[in-house]
Amino acid sequence: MSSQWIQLQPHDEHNQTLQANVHPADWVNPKPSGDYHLVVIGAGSAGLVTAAGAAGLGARVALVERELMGGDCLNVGCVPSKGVIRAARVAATVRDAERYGVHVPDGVEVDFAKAMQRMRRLRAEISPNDSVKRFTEMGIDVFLGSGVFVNDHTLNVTADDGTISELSFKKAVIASGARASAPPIPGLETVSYLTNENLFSLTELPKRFGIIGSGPIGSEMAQTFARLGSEVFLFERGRHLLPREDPDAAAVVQQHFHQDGVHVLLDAKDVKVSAEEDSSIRIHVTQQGEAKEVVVDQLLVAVGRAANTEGLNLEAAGVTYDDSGVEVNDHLQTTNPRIYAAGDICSKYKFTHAADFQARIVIQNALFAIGPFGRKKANDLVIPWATYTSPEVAHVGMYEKDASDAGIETDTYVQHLSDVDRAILDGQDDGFVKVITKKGTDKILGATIVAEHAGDMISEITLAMTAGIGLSKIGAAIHPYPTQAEAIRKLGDQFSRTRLTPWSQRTLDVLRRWNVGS
Ligand SMILES: Cc1cc2nc3c(=O)[nH]c(=O)nc-3n(C[C@H](O)[C@H](O)[C@H](O)COP(=O)(O)OP(=O)(O)OC[C@H]3O[C@@H](n4cnc5c(N)ncnc54)[C@H](O)[C@@H]3O)c2cc1C
Ligand SMILES: NC(=O)c1ccc[n+]([C@@H]2O[C@H](COP(=O)([O-])OP(=O)(O)OC[C@H]3O[C@@H](n4cnc5c(N)ncnc54)[C@H](O)[C@@H]3O)[C@@H](O)[C@H]2O)c1
Repeated sequence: MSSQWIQLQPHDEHNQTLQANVHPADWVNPKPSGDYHLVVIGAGSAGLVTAAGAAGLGARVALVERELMGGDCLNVGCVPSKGVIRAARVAATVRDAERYGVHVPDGVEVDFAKAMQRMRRLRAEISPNDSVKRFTEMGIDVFLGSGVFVNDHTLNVTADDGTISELSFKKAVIASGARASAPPIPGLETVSYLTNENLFSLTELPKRFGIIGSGPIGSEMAQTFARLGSEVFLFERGRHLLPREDPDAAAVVQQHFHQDGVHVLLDAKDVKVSAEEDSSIRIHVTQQGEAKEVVVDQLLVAVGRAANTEGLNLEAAGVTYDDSGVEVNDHLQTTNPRIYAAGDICSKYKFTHAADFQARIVIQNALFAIGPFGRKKANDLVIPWATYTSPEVAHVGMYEKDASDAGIETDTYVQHLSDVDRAILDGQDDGFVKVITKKGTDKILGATIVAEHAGDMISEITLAMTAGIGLSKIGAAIHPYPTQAEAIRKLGDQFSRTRLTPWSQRTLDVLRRWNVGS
């Protein structure tokens, strides 16, 4: 049986395995064992890391999950999306094979149902990591049910069968995450639409697929479904795709979307939807004053996230929150100093790895800091991210605009992949690496990479920023030839060339003449 919220469909062997790992139907909650050192609400990325880390360091921990252990990332987020993206990349490679001199016979087809089945199989294979069994074996008391604060030291958990467990705690962590926001799009309530919660249950490829929102979810899925064979219409109210990203990066991705056949409708205002008689969906928009209509078979709404604050009775615990989530200070403490928060519930960085590292801060601050000693700060984290379109767009640190808003003067170094041998040989030379530094120095403030594997490449720059390594040292590190990551090393060379002043040039001339004459 599926949980009350996310419905895992279809009910095949893979989803049964997943269900048995992350929300076993026959699970009986344990008897609460006295006062917990830490009660963790939510078993997504943030809650799992908090619970495992705290228990591993000797704390008595209860972990509460109302839906599926693993949260969004495992069940309806990172894992299934990247599984399907892989299938779409294979489809695009076969489609483009002719360019590389590889003849593919006519009649090649994508078997969407099989691609989705592969994703479900892999998701189920990964799921033991986040399972009730594994966390129980770590010595954690796992409670499946909805957590509700009764007061500032008690949380009640109501299990699927209505049984209530009363958990008293010394400290608690709210890691209840976020879900697709239900935007005020007129007519949305009249149609049956998809969000990330049911998208990965599809077994049939939509012939015409509408997507509202071109953030990471909308963009990744638009290209994926187009490559798998849907006719995709992507509606974005902003002026470019991925509106939070560097516009130059978005322009490269948009060019690729065009090649993949995605119909991108930017500056799409006043989106409305209505149901057609045959259960298809009509989307109405205004684009630069002109009314447009498109009819689609399925519609994905990906217009942002809403924090899971409802039903927690945060008032009883003295925890302040608003529409964007739970309020925390830099130590990830809520307005009740004994209650912390981590992950999507409190962070503008809604990524699994951000949730993971915030959880580590919470473990330290809640269990091991004494007063101000040993406390860690969330603002010290250097958080990269990547959007897994083709090419990928990865970013870390400041954008040029952030720096200019903060009054920081910068230098910008750009290395286009069209001058990087491996990217040329791979036929993937459309992207670039852009690094911004503090003016006149090699101190890296931020970087954007657009490349087929930008998500992997960004880690070199994240490491440099975390360790205080400047662009000149990156230039001095030997990178194997030919690799796309050489683009990053070349920026080090660019920086070094700026150091070549008339005085240093004259000195070099003197030294050369002394060694080999004029
Ligand atoms: C389609 C999609 C693709 C994504 N791809 C990526 C990616 O490639 N890389 C990346 O880094 N990030 C990605 N993300 C974002 C990533 O999934 C989230 O940032 C991450 O899951 C946040 O973890 P969390 O623990 O804060 O919250 P969640 O994963 O949302 O977990 C919170 C858990 O709390 C539970 N809960 C809520 N309220 C209660 C309650 N009252 N009682 C008990 N339990 C409760 C929920 O059921 C949920 O399981 C993606 C997201 C989506 C939607
Ligand atoms: N690769 C990754 O790491 C990854 C992948 C997917 C999701 N995520 C996480 O999940 C979060 C949520 O993603 P998301 O894409 O839903 O949200 P988002 O907030 O990043 O993007 C939503 C987009 O919808 C547009 N929009 C909003 N209302 C609209 C309307 N009425 N008409 C047209 N366009 C409209 C916005 O301008 C914006 O571009 C991301 O911010 C990210 O943190 C990460």
